Amino acid sequence: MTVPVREPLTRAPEPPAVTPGGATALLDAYRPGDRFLATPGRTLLGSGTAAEIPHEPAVPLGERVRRALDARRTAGDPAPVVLGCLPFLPDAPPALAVPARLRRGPALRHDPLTALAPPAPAAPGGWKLREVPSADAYARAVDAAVERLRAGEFAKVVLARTLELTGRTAPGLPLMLGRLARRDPGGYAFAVPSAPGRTLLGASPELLVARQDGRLVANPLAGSAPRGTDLAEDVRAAAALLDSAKDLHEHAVVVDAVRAALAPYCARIEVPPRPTLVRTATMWHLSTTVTGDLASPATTALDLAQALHPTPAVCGTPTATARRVIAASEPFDRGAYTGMVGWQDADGDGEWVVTLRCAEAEGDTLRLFAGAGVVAASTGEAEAAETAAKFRTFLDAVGAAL
Ligand SMILES: C=C(O[C@@H]1C=C(C(=O)O)C=C[C@H]1O)C(=O)O
Repeated sequence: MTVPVREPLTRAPEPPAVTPGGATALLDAYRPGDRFLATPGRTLLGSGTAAEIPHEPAVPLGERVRRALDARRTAGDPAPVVLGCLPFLPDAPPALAVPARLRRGPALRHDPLTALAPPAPAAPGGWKLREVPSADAYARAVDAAVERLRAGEFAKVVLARTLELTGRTAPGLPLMLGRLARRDPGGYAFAVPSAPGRTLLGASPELLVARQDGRLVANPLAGSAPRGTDLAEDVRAAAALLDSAKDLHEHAVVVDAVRAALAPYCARIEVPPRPTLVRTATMWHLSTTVTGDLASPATTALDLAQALHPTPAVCGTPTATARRVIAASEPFDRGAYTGMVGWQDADGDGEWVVTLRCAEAEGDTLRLFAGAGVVAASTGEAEAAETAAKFRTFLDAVGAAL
């Protein structure tokens, strides 16, 4: 078995910088209200708002983004970039803007300072935890979905739950972001305003799609196992995941949908026959890296992201049925969770990341989200355990535990 360390999915045009602080300076400069995104290829920090993408459902989103970028270019910005997040539900308002000031840095994983010990938890202890729904109620919802899956009503649905953390003091967003980003520097860390008074922050392992110079990369993940607590157990967990018929099926459903969504835009598309593994600090995931050459230079990163969203990694198959099951089973609004967070420039290049391992911060409350793919071979108990393990990404960043 080979266990690859994550390789860069997209590269910044400049060679990897080794300047200590090249990326961590941007991470450390983040302040609430800013827009921060670190990917395996670059680090972006936007402050202020030059233009917001309006909520105007009658005009396609891609067109609204193009207009905003063109207007900024005409106003004298030589390389405007739109940065922010889009919600799970397609008709909910976008939270995208062209920042007034954009600082660009190399990838966090190339910055020698990233490896330094992460700062202490933002507010150790003192959190009140409330599960919505409870782990038991979630497991029952999963078991109910499994019965319908076994009856052949649909093939897959992703069901999520939330964990509300209330602190005695307002959460320190910069400290939380610093911990999230330093813990998984090969992934995608973000902190962006998601709605008035709300900040979305997290560390996702999953690239929805990136486009650069006519090439695209997508990295669907599906099929997961918690990391082991010692090396032997960790290796066993990884090997079992690569060999699990249930997880391989769950993964194949997603890869087939990604291929079908991207193929019409591609002159060439390459999908490896078998998944490999990606690891975060808390989870193992089955992973497939899909690459392609665009058939038309007019296709933007956002066009591709919208064609893909929502993949069965976050929604299900068929999509319309899965959406209905989610709406009927989940007693909360997903908001930005399982939407996308990313950037795009005026050439249509960009990176869009699946919004996972995240929380929305509002006042003194953090709402954490985690979900798991449910197929006919799933059990409520196992998916409740998987979502508990996924919560750990964020809980570790704030010094709390379930
Ligand atoms: C829905 C989540 O994760 C998604 C579901 C996965 C799975 O079911 O194995 C794996 C990665 C993500 O595509 C989440 O982290 O909340």
